[in-house]
Amino acid sequence: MSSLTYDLTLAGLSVGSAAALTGIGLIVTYRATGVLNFAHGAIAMVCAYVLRQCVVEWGWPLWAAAAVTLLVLAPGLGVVLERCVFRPLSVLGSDPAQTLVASIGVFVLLVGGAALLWGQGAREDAPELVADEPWGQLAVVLVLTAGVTAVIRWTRFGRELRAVVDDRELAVLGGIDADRVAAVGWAFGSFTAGVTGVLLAPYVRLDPYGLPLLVMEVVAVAVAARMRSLPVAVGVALGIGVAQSQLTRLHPSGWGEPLLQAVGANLFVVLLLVAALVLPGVGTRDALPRTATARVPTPPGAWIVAVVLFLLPLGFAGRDLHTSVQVPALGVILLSLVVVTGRGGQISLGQAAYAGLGALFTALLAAGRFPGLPRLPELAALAVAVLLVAPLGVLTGWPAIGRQGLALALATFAVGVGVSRFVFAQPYATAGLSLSRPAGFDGDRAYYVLELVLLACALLAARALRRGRTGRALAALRDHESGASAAGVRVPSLKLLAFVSGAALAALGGALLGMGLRAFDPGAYDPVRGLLWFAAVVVLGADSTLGALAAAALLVGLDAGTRGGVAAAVIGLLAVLVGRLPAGPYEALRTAAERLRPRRRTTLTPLGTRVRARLRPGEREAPRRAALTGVTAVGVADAAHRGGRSTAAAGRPTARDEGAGGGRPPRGRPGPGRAVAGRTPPAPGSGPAPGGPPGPRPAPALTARGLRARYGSFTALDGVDLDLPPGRITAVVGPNGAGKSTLFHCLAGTLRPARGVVRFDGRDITRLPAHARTRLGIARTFQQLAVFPTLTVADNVRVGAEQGRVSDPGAVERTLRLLRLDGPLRALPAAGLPTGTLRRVELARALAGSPRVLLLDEPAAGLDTEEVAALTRVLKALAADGTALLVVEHDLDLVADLADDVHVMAAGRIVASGPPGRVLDAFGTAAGP
Ligand SMILES: Nc1ncnc2c1ncn2[C@@H]1O[C@H](COP(=O)(O)OP(=O)(O)OP(=O)(O)O)[C@@H](O)[C@H]1O
Repeated sequence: MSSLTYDLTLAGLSVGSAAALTGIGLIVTYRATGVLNFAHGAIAMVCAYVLRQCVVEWGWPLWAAAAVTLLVLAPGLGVVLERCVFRPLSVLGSDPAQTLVASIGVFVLLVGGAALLWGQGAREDAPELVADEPWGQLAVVLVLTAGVTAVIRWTRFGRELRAVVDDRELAVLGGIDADRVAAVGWAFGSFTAGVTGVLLAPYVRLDPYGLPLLVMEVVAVAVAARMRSLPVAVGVALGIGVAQSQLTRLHPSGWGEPLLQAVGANLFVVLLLVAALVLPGVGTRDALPRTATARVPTPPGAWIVAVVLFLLPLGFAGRDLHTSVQVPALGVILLSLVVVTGRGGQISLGQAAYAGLGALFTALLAAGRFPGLPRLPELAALAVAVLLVAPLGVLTGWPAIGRQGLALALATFAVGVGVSRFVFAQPYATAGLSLSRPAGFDGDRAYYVLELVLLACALLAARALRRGRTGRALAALRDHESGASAAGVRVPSLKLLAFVSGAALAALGGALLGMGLRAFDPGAYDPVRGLLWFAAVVVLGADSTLGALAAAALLVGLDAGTRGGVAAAVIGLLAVLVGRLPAGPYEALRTAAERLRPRRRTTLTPLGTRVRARLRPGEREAPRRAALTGVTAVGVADAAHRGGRSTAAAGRPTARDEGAGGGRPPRGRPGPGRAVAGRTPPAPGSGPAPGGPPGPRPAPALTARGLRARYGSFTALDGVDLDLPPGRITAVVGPNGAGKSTLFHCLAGTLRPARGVVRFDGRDITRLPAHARTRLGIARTFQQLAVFPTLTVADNVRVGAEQGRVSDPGAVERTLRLLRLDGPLRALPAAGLPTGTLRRVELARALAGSPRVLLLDEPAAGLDTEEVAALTRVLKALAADGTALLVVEHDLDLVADLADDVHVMAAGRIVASGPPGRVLDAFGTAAGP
């Protein structure tokens, strides 16, 4: 090996060792606590500062300072964070998105605190703990990897750790002290952060912003190892370190030279982009916590106060006015987060990139340096820059389509870091750039007026996005993504819209910020700013435009009057505390959701074992009769709903009731007369229910043929056929794990079967997503609560009416009346309403889109007897009106009372089909009393 290659390899191993240490620390903390510690880099920076303080400022011996820093401070910091920040969160319900916000808060707090204590400038005199050769560092990394792997695999603590990671509640029930496990995880993670910071500080800039970011860039190695495998993380880190080092020898020529060099020098960032954007997302799919995105009610008169406060700087002069110029610009940037995060519920840590691109493009356009475009006056340049940056919103909008929570946080953070490193930090893009203010607005006062005008425009744009149909759809997306999709909201396009609008607003604000400073300063759009802005908007009421303006004033004001870092420290502190604030109505909603976990009143045990059949024909008649009597009233309301079509239907129940077996005659359009088919065809004579008139059945609205679905290698559904004819209620019953929900998901579009076909009116819809099926006329409800808690009851229903098969505003009132949700109830937020009411809200939302097929997953879960009776009446009335209904249900009394056809599932197959009396009684006979 040539000496240059050897030297570069050694240098690469050194960098790779530091990255490997970070990867080990992040993975161990994540595995012990489920938290991706965004504050890891900030802890590294604080430890490096403390070591320097002890050695350089106080003259301590290096070994003593290192021992105190690495063995006391670093683990102590981890334990304090676990004890004071993350443990209370996990006790409160362990919402992973909440812990993500908290860890960003800790990052911002430590960065702000360090800037306050040690100033914002870089220090060049960090003490060198290990000589500038890689062997020592490499040895540390390898010993740590082997040690931690051995502990996790072969010790009791390792088993406890794995148990806590798998299921914390279960582990605690099994006698494991989960808090101790988490505390050890945090202590170890912080220790590795400390070692990383101390090792890196002498060779990179030690400053409050640069070092944490540098450390966080290498989060990529942990993500590439899927937050699991330490050897993979170490291998990737060393490999990338060496490759990055070797690439410095490349000196390509031509137009791509600077870009290639940038890639070579930032290989960890390339890995971060690939790991966060291309590889499947890591972590949970949880959205932002509702407490973090909830709309904070605006106090009366607050807007008047805000207007007066924003006009005040017009009376300022000199430095005060010059500083104030930053506030409206930052306000516009933060408004972009209100749209994306506050209203749309999407984590976006990369808004600083769009703000910076807005400023950069404006400067390039105004200077005539933008490729292919002529030189433009500043205001025109600003407008064109906003238009150019807006479509770049897909950089974060596209990953948001398939990612949520931690995975989305990482993806947007990666985009922020990528743009910063590959665009803002490159001299070819930014050298010699200046950014002037528009002609006529050069003075601070005139420019401030211009900013206020543009801020007002931005506020109107944000208001337009947060109101009406789009605003409701965004709120629905934020509150419950699957529920929104089931209501017909085009979730992917809506996410793109949110991110594109957010990018445009951020670009406008960023350009205004740059013009205010009369320069393009890459540091003003650093990814650390992205984290700070995100935290500021979240803590001051993410879905509040006024909150964004207050945050802008706070961030500028706090840093202007005192030492830099105060704003970050204050925002960080608030972000750390945000998850511990009372959750108000959302807590009530969570309680309601808990209550909604299905209470199994009657459960079929696996076939071949004892089955409790609780059905006696005589017993079935009483509730049936009562329910059918009630149908008349509902049918009248339904008739109004359907424009009188069901007048005849309203009378039918009485006729049905006279039938000896309580069976229902076929309703809806006459069809070719194929029997409702399960895997086992109905036995002769099982066609029309006893007592019902014989004759052809209507053509099924929804059919499934040969459905097979898998979870990994496990086949959950195998060759299932099902027909849902109009005007009939079809029930699917079976023991737990039989595959009922999987079948339901295949029909609703939330799971794509591996084989088989789903048809709606003969059209193949197997590949259609859930929202597209809703728009065709297939509505669904959920086994667990899927309402939009921040919207009122009426708005919940309105989302269904606006996004469903037929956009019919009149459907809202009719459906509210039908389900007795009119009156004062309609104006109440869904959060905190009782379970039975929420079930009706969800059903009303599904009905408001005028569906032709209604899929109900355990509709009676969590309801009391009266509520079940009322639900039964409504469902029968709907069927009488021609809707095809599928009910997946454990309550056999309800199934017997409600269904026309019953299919029994076991082990992923339909094993029996027919009318409820015959099928369910047959089980009773087979199983004995
Ligand atoms: N996401 C998943 N990943 C892996 N296996 C799954 C998943 N969802 C369901 N399964 C498995 O598939 C089988 C069928 O599950 P499914 O939820 O469809 O049954 P079910 O009849 O609806 O049960 P339950 O009445 O308890 O809801 C079960 O063995 C279940 O453990």
